[in-house]
Amino acid sequence: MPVIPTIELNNGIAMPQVGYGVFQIPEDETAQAVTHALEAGYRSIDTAAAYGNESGVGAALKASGIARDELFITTKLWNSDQGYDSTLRAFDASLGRLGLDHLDLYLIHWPTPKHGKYLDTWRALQKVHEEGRVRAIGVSNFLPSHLRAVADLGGVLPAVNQIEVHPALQQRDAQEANRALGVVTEAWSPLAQAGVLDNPAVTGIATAVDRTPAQVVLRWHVQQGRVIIPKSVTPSRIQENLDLFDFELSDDQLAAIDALESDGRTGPHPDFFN
Ligand SMILES: NC(=O)C1=CN([C@@H]2O[C@H](COP(=O)(O)OP(=O)(O)OC[C@H]3O[C@@H](n4cnc5c(N)ncnc54)[C@H](OP(=O)(O)O)[C@@H]3O)[C@@H](O)[C@H]2O)C=CC1
Ligand SMILES: O=C(O)C(=O)[C@@H](O)[C@H](O)C(=O)CO
Repeated sequence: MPVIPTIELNNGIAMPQVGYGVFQIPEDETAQAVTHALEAGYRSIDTAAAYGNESGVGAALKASGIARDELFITTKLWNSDQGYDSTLRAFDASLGRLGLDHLDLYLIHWPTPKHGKYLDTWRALQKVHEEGRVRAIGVSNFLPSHLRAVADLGGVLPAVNQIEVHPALQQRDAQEANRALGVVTEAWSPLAQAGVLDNPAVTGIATAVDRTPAQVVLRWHVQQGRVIIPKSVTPSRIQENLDLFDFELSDDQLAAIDALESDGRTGPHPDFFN
């Protein structure tokens, strides 16, 4: 089984650098998909209340018999639950669906700045963290301005900002803002939902290093220090996406992938998504 490196968060907690994402996996297929991932060696799972499949994740965790302290479980607070009291209720509901007594990471899914609730929401995350019910708290889709507003509140800083990053959308300013505040960048849709895998620059490097295009893109993330959470329901790909630690890309190969930046956002823009 591959040994997955960890990244140290700003509170000293170790987070696996590669996790398994479950967006768009139907609830009744999630337990089986997560079971495949756990058998392949993944120990970090990324879900969200909005994905509607936390119960499936919980069922797979329970059936696996893997010790709780070997797992790293992330879920996210959905936009309509933002606000102090509603966040506390949503946190309890997610824990219940997952069948866990604590989380490893809890994220605010989107800033939804138009609603003006993300600072109150962050205070609620600080409370559940203080209570020891979650080992680390963070945000997702926060632009530098949102992140700085949270930092200005004082108290515990976000440990992670989970944002869209792949070769076609690298968000270098957001990554730099994260770095400046000691916040780890976690890349969502790290494969651009498979949209960059037939790019000739990627396929050319894949041929040169005798790996698949997906492995090349995931290795580019890993060498640049990001946490990644690729999703697949295909057992061979689930395995392939973890086999990233016995080869290396050269500086020129990394630069060739950097050059694919094309403002190619696949998801909503954080300033406008509510
Ligand atoms: N915080 C946020 O707002 C967001 C968070 N996320 C998180 O990020 C995770 C990953 O992002 P996601 O949008 O799912 O996209 P990914 O970039 O992980 O791509 C998933 C797609 O790529 C295909 N794929 C996976 N591995 C391979 C491979 N080795 N070769 C060829 N094709 C492959 C999958 O197909 P198949 O499954 O058929 O094998 C699927 O169609 C999500 O599951 C979720 O946890 C995602 C979006 C937003
Ligand atoms: O997958 C997620 O985590 C998301 O937040 C997005 O998929 C988001 O809900 C979206 O793309 C809505 O169109």
